[in-house]
Amino acid sequence: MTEKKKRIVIALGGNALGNTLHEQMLAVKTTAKAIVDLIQEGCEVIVAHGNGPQVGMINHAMAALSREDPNQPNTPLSVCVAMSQAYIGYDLQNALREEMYNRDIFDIPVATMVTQVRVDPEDPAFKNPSKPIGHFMTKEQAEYAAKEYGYIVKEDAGRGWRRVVASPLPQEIIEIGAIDTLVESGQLVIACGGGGIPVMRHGNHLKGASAVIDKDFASERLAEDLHADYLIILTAVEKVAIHFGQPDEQWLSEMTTDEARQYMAQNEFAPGSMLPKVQSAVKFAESRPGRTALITLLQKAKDGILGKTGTRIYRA
Ligand SMILES: Nc1ncnc2c1ncn2[C@@H]1O[C@H](COP(=O)(O)OP(=O)(O)O)[C@@H](O)[C@H]1O
Ligand SMILES: NC(=O)OP(=O)(O)O
Repeated sequence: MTEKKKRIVIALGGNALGNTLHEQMLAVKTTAKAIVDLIQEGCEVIVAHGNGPQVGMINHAMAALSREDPNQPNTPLSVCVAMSQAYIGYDLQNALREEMYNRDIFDIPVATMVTQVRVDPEDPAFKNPSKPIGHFMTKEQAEYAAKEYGYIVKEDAGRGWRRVVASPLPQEIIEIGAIDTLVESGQLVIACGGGGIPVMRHGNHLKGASAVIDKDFASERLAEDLHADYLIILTAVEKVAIHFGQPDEQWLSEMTTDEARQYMAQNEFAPGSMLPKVQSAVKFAESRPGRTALITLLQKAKDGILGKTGTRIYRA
């Protein structure tokens, strides 16, 4: 009897995609290698990804267009998320296809699903923009952007200034049925890009929301809905640390969900960066017995799934 494949939802972070068109084209090649490694390990993979730099860039470019042309109304953020899904999906699906062909894997089609995710119009996040998008700025550049474009700007975890937008929690993946059908038929699916296009339900109509959903939370929702065994969050650090950046920094190979909750209560994880990853990992690990989440470095995905590195989050 053949062993059932492990189903894995991967959440790709910023370093998997880069910050510019050129960086993205190069970064997706490394990203594709890490993903195809997992496929060769016998895993069934579904890919979700972020879009912070890209959606900021697209929205800013569209705003410049509408300033130049009075007939061109400003492009809603939801439409910019849709554009970012197509742009990133295009690069990622080509890189994945090419990497599989290079390894003589010809029987796994790749598909990018334009994915909408329902949010709650009453979500308090709409009143408290917190999701960093676009490029990093100096304080002076941020002040200029706030004055000139009306952007809300914030300092991002000691790394510089960024524009922030509302980031409501994902309530429902609208295209989950279509994604499930593609996955069940053996396709490699890219879905929930940029956290999904945020929409609000008005009867049968789905209305775009001015927001960017956190891809870690959307990936968790996707992993639960697809009955995945693993949620793997690939980012720029090999492990999660406590006392991060302090002299007594301690890298963790594993955490029970209870330990993770305790660390969260002690503010060990920065909001907007590591905190949503740990929150998503805990939610997934507690959603059904036997489910495990892993947070690790993109290039270490294979070692992570083999239990050699990363931070494993599980329910004791
Ligand atoms: N406790 C922590 N342990 C490890 N990394 C942390 C911690 N707190 C904050 N970080 C930072 O969070 C970053 C990952 O968040 P972020 O850059 O937003 O991820 P991504 O863009 O990959 O989704 C790490 O590269 C690290 O700089
Ligand atoms: N949508 C989102 O979470 O993007 P980043 O991962 O780039 O922040």
